[in-house]
Amino acid sequence: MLLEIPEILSPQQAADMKAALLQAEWVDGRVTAGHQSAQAKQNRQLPENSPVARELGDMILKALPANGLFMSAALPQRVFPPLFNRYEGGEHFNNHVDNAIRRLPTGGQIRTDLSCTVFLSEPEEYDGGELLIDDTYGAHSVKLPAGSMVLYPSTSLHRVTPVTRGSRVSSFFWIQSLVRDDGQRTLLFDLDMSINRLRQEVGDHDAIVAQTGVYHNLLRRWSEP
Ligand SMILES: O=C(O)CCC(=O)C(=O)O
Ligand SMILES: [Fe+2]
Repeated sequence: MLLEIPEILSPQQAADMKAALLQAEWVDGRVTAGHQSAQAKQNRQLPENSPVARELGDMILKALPANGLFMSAALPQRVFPPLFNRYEGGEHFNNHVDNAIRRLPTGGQIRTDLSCTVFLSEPEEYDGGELLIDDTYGAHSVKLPAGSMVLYPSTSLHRVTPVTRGSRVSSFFWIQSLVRDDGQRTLLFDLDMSINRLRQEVGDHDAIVAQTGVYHNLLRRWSEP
């Protein structure tokens, strides 16, 4: 499932982050790329351990659990400390699939079930820079307002088209979900959204209690420790 989540950061938070990032020291984006994606990647990145990356990354990590849509869709188990990238002057990222396993800077590792981009530049500030994500129905073009994020299965082939005017700054990272399978996770999300709507429209009802039970029993069955 590909999901756009509006305002994971407030417009002010996103603008402050972008301003701080534009002052920071950037390095060649290939520092975190695997062998194939190093050939596809032409952009810049903040070093993983840069103090600015860690400070802004922590702000994003704090915003995620406060967003019900994100929590329901991602069912996060572990979140990679957010990284930051920047594309200008024709920089781009050709077709690739993200590495399945990534080493955490703090030790240990994470299986990448979901990939995400938090947009920090407003769409009208740059030309190009669309994130194109393939699924079985074709390619989806994503270019969101600053502060909004897209969540998509890490199994997807994706690319970022050349930025031909202005600057595209964003945060990107990966999530290991409690539910590894995208199909199962999508069913849980759909069920959760539908239960929430019913609860709002109908209020208390035995059938809603029963459906909530089904949700939790499916989650119990499908989640991994
Ligand atoms: O810049 C983006 O939106 C995506 C970056 C990306 O695909 C990656 O770093 O693997
Ligand atoms: Fe990627």
